[in-house]
Amino acid sequence: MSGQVFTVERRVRFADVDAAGIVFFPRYFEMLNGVVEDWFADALGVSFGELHLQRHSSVPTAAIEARFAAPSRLEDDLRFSLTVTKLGGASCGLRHRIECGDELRFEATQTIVHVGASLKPEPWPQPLRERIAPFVESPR
Ligand SMILES: CC(C)(COP(=O)(O)OP(=O)(O)OC[C@H]1O[C@@H](n2cnc3c(N)ncnc32)[C@H](O)[C@@H]1OP(=O)(O)O)[C@@H](O)C(=O)NCCC(=O)NCCSC(=O)c1ccc(O)cc1
Repeated sequence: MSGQVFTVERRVRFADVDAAGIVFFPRYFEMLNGVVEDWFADALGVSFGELHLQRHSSVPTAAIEARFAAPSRLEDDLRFSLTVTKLGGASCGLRHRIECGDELRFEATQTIVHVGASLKPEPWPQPLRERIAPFVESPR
């Protein structure tokens, strides 16, 4: 896989784990949304605040498929990576991986869709499209 990779590191917090001492599975989805939020702000140049509150746009998830490969525990240092599998007209396919050291903990593919104030799909604005494009995976 080539193309740019967006990475974020995050420690597993007390509020992330359940009574079994491992990350409760919905928490991974909240963490993924945090990664997408950071990607928009830090790499695409539009914070979620600006996107939602000023542009009245948003990027709801249309589909997500996840695999929980190994448990994560309190104070594990997780590394999140995001790449783009496909940049469509209004959609964008994302690939997420979460690793701890060399161990894969979680992976997912997610489709987000750019929508306007009416919550109907709208084509990606050209400046955003240009910022997303470098993250598209190219064939090996
Ligand atoms: C996502 C939708 C707006 C898409 O509208 P539809 O009318 O179904 O889409 P269309 O058929 O016109 O297709 C539009 C594009 O989406 C793609 N699409 C639509 N559905 C799918 C699925 N299931 N898989 C893959 N791609 C899809 C489709 O291929 C089109 O791609 P392009 O050709 O690249 O443009 C609508 O299905 C919807 O509102 N679904 C519910 C969304 C939802 O509630 N998600 C969960 C919570 S949202 C959330 O957490 C959030 C996070 C961050 C935010 O900024 C906002 C919200």
